[in-house]
Amino acid sequence: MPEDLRNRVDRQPTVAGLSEADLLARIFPRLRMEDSHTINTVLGPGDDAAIVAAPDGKTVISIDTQVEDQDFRLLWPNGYRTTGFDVGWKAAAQNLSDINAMGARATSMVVSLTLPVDTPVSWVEDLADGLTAGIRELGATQCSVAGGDLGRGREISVTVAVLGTLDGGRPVLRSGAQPGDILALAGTVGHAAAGLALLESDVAVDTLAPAERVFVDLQSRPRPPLDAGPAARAAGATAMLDISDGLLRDGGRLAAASNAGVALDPAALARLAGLLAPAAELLGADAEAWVLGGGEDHGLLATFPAGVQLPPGFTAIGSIHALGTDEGPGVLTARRPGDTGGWDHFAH
Ligand SMILES: Nc1ncnc2c1ncn2[C@@H]1O[C@H](COP(=O)(O)OP(=O)(O)O)[C@@H](O)[C@H]1O
Ligand SMILES: Cc1ncc(C[n+]2csc(CCOP(=O)(O)OP(=O)(O)O)c2C)c(N)n1
Ligand SMILES: [Mg+2]
Repeated sequence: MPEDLRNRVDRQPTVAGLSEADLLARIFPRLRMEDSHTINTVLGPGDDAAIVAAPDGKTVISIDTQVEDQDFRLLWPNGYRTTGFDVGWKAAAQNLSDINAMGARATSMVVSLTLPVDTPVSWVEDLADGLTAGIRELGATQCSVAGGDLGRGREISVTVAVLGTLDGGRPVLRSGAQPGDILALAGTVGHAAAGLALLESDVAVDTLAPAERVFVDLQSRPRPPLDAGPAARAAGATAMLDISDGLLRDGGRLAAASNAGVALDPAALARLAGLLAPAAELLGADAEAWVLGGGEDHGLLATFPAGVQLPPGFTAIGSIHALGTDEGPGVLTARRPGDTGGWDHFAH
């Protein structure tokens, strides 16, 4: 990575030469949250380890990493520069989403940063701001950053681990879908993929209309529906997962875990694709391929017994059926373009 890309404003102070303690002193104040957020944090950042309450004696735990040029680019082909705030927000969002997808709510996070020496200090401060803003604005009202780690490397890498609680309830697994269940979606799908396509295009970001720009913003700062996971659990959801790798791929995971068939409603797909029209028209792209193959919105895919009133935020997009004699678990769609397999880190 050329130096001027990371250190984008001339001669900005970089992390080079700062001691770990100096850098932590710049980060810690930005991780502070209101008391309601730290209610589960018995001991926060500053010691060898943090201590976090497990209100019902069980801890839900997940981890996710973003790596420069794999999960974001500092400078995209369309001219957009990914801010530290974006990366911090996305780290919060994708981790909170995994807790949401269990029907749980987050209690705390730890964050590990690997930074090249030419990273501006302000970029790192911005990342801490994005992380806390994401937690706050997405509504993780009892979650705060309890600690982390700092290290040096060739490219930026941000790993967040998140802890959560089910408040004594049962988790909603991928494996519980039953024939006859309704398949429902909360949040968006395909919007982050539209944003990725815009970022990777040569249509300058400054020329985008607001209706197009929203997709770039959603790719940069996803908005998982955090109330929807616990609400789905309370409503009796039989299976659930978050869509990070695409509706077909993640729907296929739900089908495989439940040993059932998932059928997507063509009218629902057309409606979801219609929401992407501004970006699809601009790029001459296939909106339905984004709906079927796009990850990173972190919407929830859940199944509910027929007759259950769907909780707020969910809409029906299909159904679950028993497997036919020659049918393997998978997702049926009326139309299945070849390039909608979804995201796979190693196959790409
Ligand atoms: N390196 C690893 N070691 C152990 N388990 C892993 C590893 N990577 C992924 N997993 C587990 O495999 C499952 C699928 O991972 P992943 O695709 O990252 O899930 P998600 O899309 O929900 O984040 C998860 O249960 C995760 O904990
Ligand atoms: C530079 C760049 N290339 C490609 C992508 C698209 N992309 C990266 S990871 C990913 C899938 C989701 O990430 P992952 O870490 O697999 O999340 P998880 O499934 O573990 O929740 C997608 C669609 C991107 N965001 N940035
Ligand atoms: Mg993962």
